[in-house]
Amino acid sequence: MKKNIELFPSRDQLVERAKAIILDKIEPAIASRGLFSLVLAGGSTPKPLYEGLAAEDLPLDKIHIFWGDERYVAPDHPDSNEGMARQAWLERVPFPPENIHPMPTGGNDPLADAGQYDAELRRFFQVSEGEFPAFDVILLGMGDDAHTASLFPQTEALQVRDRLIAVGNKAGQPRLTFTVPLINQAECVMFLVTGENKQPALTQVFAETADEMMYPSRAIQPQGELWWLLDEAAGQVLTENRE
Ligand SMILES: O=C(O)[C@H](O)[C@@H](O)[C@H](O)[C@H](O)COP(=O)(O)O
Repeated sequence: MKKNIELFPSRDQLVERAKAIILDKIEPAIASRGLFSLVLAGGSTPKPLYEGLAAEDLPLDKIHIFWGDERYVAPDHPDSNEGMARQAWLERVPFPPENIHPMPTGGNDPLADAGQYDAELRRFFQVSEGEFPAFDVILLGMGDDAHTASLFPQTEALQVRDRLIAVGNKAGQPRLTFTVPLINQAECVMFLVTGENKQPALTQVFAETADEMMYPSRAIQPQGELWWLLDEAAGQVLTENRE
């Protein structure tokens, strides 16, 4: 794993950097694998990134979009991660519809829908049971409780190691989420973290020892690159600790 931590004075600069890293990876991925697979996150931080990507001239027919987690609501619900990304990016440019791979949330059965997305990913990447596909880039946010994707502290989903997709749980509400081993198989995982309220969680995530079940983002240790892009409000706590 190659780990990079970068701090930015503003969210806009953080977003520019994230965009530049993604843009750099598109052509090489297409040249070696024929496509670029990008996993989107929810939350407020990635939205301007999606708006920025909407303004770029990209080889859309070779880019495939997935989601790392989803609230169990319809895409037109204000809480939908899919809905947010569609409005900010995907509806603004002529993506081939078959390149967009939202998590299914319409079945009234989160476990069955998790299994369906698991199967869709296995089909898409042609991996069999027991294997994990390697996405080119997975974007992640982090909550102030150190959760990432829908891997919340002290939940079962955080312990799943034998599936690609699990049913997460936020205060009793089901979510669909990538599992730890699926995230960790990626070529590149990029955390986008902003806001002062993230400082206590970041301190624990970067501490030498702390409980992974309490601070789920600690479990993210991909085989490829790991980027932590932080604004100063969130990240200053790390520089203070180093001094
Ligand atoms: O689903 C949720 O509970 C949240 O949306 C969450 O997963 C989000 O990604 C992080 O809390 C970071 O959010 P911000 O980017 O808005 O800080």
